[in-house]
Formats: sequence, structure tokens, C-alpha cells
Amino acid sequence: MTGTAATGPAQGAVAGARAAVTGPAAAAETATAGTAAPETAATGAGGSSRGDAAIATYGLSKRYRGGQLAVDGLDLAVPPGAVFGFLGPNGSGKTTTIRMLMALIGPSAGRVELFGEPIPRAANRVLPRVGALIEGPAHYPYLTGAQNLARYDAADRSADPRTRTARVGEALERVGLSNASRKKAKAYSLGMKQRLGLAAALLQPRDLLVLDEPTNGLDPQGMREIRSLIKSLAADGTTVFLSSHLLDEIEQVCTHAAVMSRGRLVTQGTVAQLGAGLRARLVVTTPDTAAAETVLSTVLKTASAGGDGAGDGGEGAGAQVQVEGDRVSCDADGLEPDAVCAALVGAGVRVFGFAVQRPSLEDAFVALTGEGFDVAQ
Ligand SMILES: Nc1ncnc2c1ncn2[C@@H]1O[C@H](COP(=O)(O)OP(=O)(O)OP(=O)(O)O)[C@@H](O)[C@H]1O
Repeated sequence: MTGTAATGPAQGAVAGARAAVTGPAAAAETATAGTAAPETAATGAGGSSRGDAAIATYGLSKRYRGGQLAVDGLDLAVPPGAVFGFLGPNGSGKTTTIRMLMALIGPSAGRVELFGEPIPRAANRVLPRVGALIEGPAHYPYLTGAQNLARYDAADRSADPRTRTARVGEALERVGLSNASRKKAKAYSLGMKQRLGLAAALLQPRDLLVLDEPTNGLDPQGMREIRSLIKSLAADGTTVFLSSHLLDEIEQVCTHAAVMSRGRLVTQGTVAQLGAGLRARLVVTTPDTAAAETVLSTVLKTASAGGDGAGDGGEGAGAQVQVEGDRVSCDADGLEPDAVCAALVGAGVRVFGFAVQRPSLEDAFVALTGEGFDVAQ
């Protein structure tokens, strides 16, 4: 443990990142920081080298005292300026990783660098550049939003008390809480509390924001507000690293993502790259499923014969067309959607719906891990 334990109820929000989260893990750590693993091959995300990464981890592992290997040999590279989604089902090691990034717990093996500086060794120098929101913010319920922020700021030794009032006002403005600044925190909705936690992380200019499940427990409106806030922070050049178990959230807000499963990194890259290995599907909705199936099989055979796989193309084409209820689908690779649609109509198929569906991140996860996304360890 290298962080300073937070006092009061603010244990979740780590503004300026020198206050420690005092979650259940904090007391039971076996911090053996410093047993650095040999540097592993770079797995650059989105073409960025790891030297200029905002966050880089090398063989990062954490085994809890009970023997659980929560994080296993993690090599992360978060490019500066990215909105980086750290994705994985519950229990896959996201929070444990974030705690190690913020020097709240030590790794069992491997190492962390933030902006090229070693953590925890350079924590005092680097962490003031990092704002964090970990495990849901807790606030003093009987203080107003503004008073809560003033308390957080007073606990931050790097913060200038002379500019406190102005910075508190700006942070509240930034998260859209100016009008509620004089309301007691206990009267805040969950979304407002989450925004207040973000405001605490924004009391100083930050180069990096680390957010652990920032939309957890929020209603759809609250989620939208947090997402648009994240986008506006990123537009200002802040690198944002956020964990989530919500795939569509990552797709909506992130430029890059890493996928975790059972403590291990499954893949990382741009969001576009993650789905790139998967093929789009052409989906026809029709009551004439048999006729549509015949047309798609013929189209696939023709496309396949026209390509370089002429020898084996025809054989499996029928099997590649799937019929589920009133939906008939096939691999869209190499097909001209307008020509396929014309062929369907020409054959008398009543086309009620026609789409080329891009694979989702969930499809990518299932393809990569062989398991559904809702797995819990
Ligand atoms: N303090 C601890 N002591 C022992 N085991 C722990 C501790 N904290 C977490 N674990 C275990 O480590 C594994 C990873 O947990 P972690 O909280 O990092 O996952 P997560 O992906 O953040 O999941 P969630 O979204 O549910 O928080 C889980 O199996 C969890 O039970």
C-alpha cells in the first residue's frame, strides 16, 4: 500500500489520486511491489508505442492472499488521448487492475507505468496529473455539493487553497451541478452523486482520468449524462480509462478497448479493430423464408465461384444460410447488398427487412473467449 488512507466518507473518490480506496481489499493486501517481471513484448494499442503510452503495464499480476489470481500477466497500452474501455464481466479483474494503476495496492508481479514513469515509485510526481473515481463515490451527506468538493480539495496537499472556491465552482459547472451546488449531497440522485464524484476528480486539470464503472447503478438518463461528460473531457485532450461490464457503453463512448476474461487480457486495440476479425452478416426479414434461402444460397455460390475459392465454394454455401423464424441470414463478405436485394425481389421474395449487420463487441467477446459475456467467476 502506498496511498494515504482516506478519512471520512469520501473513500470512493480518489481525487488527485493520493487518497486510498478503503474497499474490502485494502486491508488484506499482500503488496509485493517491486518484483518487476521482465519486460514483455509490446502489444501496442492502436499503433501507439508503449513508450509514450498514458498507461502501460508489463506482466502485471495480482494474487490475493486467499490464493485467487485476480490479474494474470497483463500487458496494457493506453495511447494518450484515447477513451479506453476496460471491459470484462464481473470478477474479471478490472477493479484490481485499477487499484494497482493508482498505487492503492501493489502487484504480486509485473509493473505499471503512467506517462512513462514507474508506479508506485513516481506516484507523488505523477498521480497529481491523474483524477480517479473508484468504486462509486461516497460523500458527506449533510454537506452541500460545493462543501463536499471543498473538503476533498483541502485533503489534497498539492491543491492551492487560494484558488479553491474558483476551482470548486468550475468543477461543478463542468459536471452540470452548478444549480445544485447548495443542495445537501443526501438529496442528490445517484447520477448527481456520480457527477459530484467526477467533479472531485476534476478539481485540478488532469491528463488522465481513471473511472471504475462510472455509470454503474445509473438510469439511462444518468448514463447518457456521464457518457456525454466523458466525451467532452476527451475532446479537451484528457485521456480517459474507464472500466465497464457494459459492451454497448464501450461501443458508444470509447475509441479503444481491452477485453478481460478471468484475470487475463483477451485482446486490446481500437474498437473498430476488435470487431474487424468478425464478418458482417446480411439479414433478410421475410415471410418467404424458403425462397429467400434459395436465393441467398445461389448468390453465395456465385460470389464464391467468382472469387479465388472457386473449387470449394459451392459445397457449403447452403449450410452458410441460416433461417431463424422470419430471419434469413448469411455472411455478407464479398456480397453486393443492392444486387442481393434485387435478386430477392426478382425471385418474388417479400422483403420486409434487409440489413447488413456489423458484429458487435459482444460478438467479438464471444468469438474470442468462447463464452457468453454474462459469466461471473
Ligand atoms: N480483496 C480481495 N481478496 C481476495 N479476492 C479478491 C479481493 N478483491 C477481489 N478479489 C477477487 O479477485 C477477482 C477479481 O475481482 P475484481 O473486483 O478485480 O473484478 P472486477 O472485474 O472489477 O469485477 P466487478 O465488476 O464485479 O468489480 C474476483 O474473483 C474477486 O472475487
